[in-house]
Amino acid sequence: MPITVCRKEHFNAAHRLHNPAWNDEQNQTTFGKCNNPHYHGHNYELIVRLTGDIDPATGYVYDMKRLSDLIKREILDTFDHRNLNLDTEEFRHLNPTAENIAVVIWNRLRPHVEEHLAMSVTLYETERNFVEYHG
Ligand SMILES: Nc1nc2c(c(=O)[nH]1)N=C([C@H](O)[C@H](O)COP(=O)(O)OP(=O)(O)OP(=O)(O)O)CN2
Ligand SMILES: [Zn+2]
Repeated sequence: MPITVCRKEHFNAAHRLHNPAWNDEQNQTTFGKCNNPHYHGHNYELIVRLTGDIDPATGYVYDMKRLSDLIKREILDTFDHRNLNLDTEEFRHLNPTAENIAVVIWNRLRPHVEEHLAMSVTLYETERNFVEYHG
């Protein structure tokens, strides 16, 4: 019977939503205050979920300490307290929307989790705006 283990983390990051192929007016119309050329920050809340069967030997689907260490190494050490547009390779040429950040996070974690486990990522950009990605 599959069951889901979840780990919640948070990180702070600055970003600017911008499409370099558009002029200033198009960018402003589309992205509004998130197009501020001086950037702005969010307190991101990240939930990673792993779904699978319980290992009868351990009683675990996946060791949450191991999941915590993985998220710290692959996500927090890379994105926490960074300017996503300027400081990270991933978003140098990719608009750091909540959708794109969630997909990047999923892609960074997936190779490190056993294939028989299903993985999803929920990313809150604000208390009321969040995205989910299941791969
Ligand atoms: N599909 C998307 N839409 C929007 C994204 C996004 O990443 N994907 N991002 C933004 C802004 O960056 C930000 O999330 C919006 O901030 P804000 O309007 O302040 O949202 P709040 O929830 O804090 O405030 P409300 O007044 O409750 O909306 C915009 N759109
Ligand atoms: Zn924003």
